[in-house]
Amino acid sequence: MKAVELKGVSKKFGEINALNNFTLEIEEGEIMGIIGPNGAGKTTTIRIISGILRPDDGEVRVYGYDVTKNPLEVKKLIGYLPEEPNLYERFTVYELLKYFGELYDVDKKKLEMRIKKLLKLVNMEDRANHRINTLSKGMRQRVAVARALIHDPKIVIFDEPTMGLDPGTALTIRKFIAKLRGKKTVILCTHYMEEAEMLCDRVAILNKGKILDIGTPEELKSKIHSPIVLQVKLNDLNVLRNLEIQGIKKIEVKKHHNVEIFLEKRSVIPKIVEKLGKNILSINTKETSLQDVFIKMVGEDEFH
Ligand SMILES: Nc1ncnc2c1ncn2[C@@H]1O[C@H](COP(=O)(O)OP(=O)(O)OP(=O)(O)O)[C@@H](O)[C@H]1O
Repeated sequence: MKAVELKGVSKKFGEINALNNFTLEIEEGEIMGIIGPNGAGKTTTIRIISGILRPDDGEVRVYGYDVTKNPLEVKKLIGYLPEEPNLYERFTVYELLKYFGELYDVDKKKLEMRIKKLLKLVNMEDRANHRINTLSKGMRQRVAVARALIHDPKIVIFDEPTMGLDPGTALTIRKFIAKLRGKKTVILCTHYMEEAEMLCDRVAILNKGKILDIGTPEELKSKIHSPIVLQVKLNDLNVLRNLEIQGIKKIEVKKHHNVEIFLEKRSVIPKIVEKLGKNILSINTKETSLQDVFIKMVGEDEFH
């Protein structure tokens, strides 16, 4: 059985087609990334999956349950971390988790254990009795992650989980998501391409309410033909003057003695290395990233 199935789903807001005959299947245990520019329909998709929004058309199933017909069953199966979690400011961290646990009918004895375990997982044990309004943004986010998991859902949805967090906290959250692989089905909406590449088994690229492409990061990257670029850091840039080798398309000098050499084929690399010799401080090829795929498929958003 699929964890999530959307078939021919459409959603309009007035004249705006937020989702347009949208179809997506998510397998149990996979981390599915959803990427796309602002307004592509990512949040609309996850709100529809979690039953917060009703589609105008189409079918949405979560572990076989029709979301519109069995909203309560579906709510039990899903933990949702919204883009801007709204936490009850005057509650303590413990009170908040207890409140949501009770709301989801978590067994009383299990709930205490679960709160303890989650606080440990998100590294907030020492803040259990602190009020939400005294916490920093990163700490709130960690509490929101714990809240999303309080009822031990099969599916966890993260909408921009690391937005605005310092690099250390962002890494903690990413490592946490990585640990869910295989144990939970995860849907991750993100604007950070490295995050999607690092965490997701598959990625769907969304634009204007439609999926442009879907696949593993490797599959998506292999479809675009990026130039072969050799990145070299040189001791002395003068050595470039006698670098006349067939197969070099162009050379771009960047900051701090870094140089990018665009190649027709990889087989010229040894010749270049031989010519540059002891001047090479570091060398590597520039590999295609998910960001390249995104820009190629969706384009840059230019200011006019
Ligand atoms: N409640 C609403 N009322 C009216 N229009 C809406 C509503 N929610 C979303 N939209 C519109 O639907 C489209 C898709 O929005 P959505 O929030 O799903 O995009 P997104 O991909 O999550 O964008 P972002 O990356 O900016 O968060 C946008 O054009 C948005 O303005």
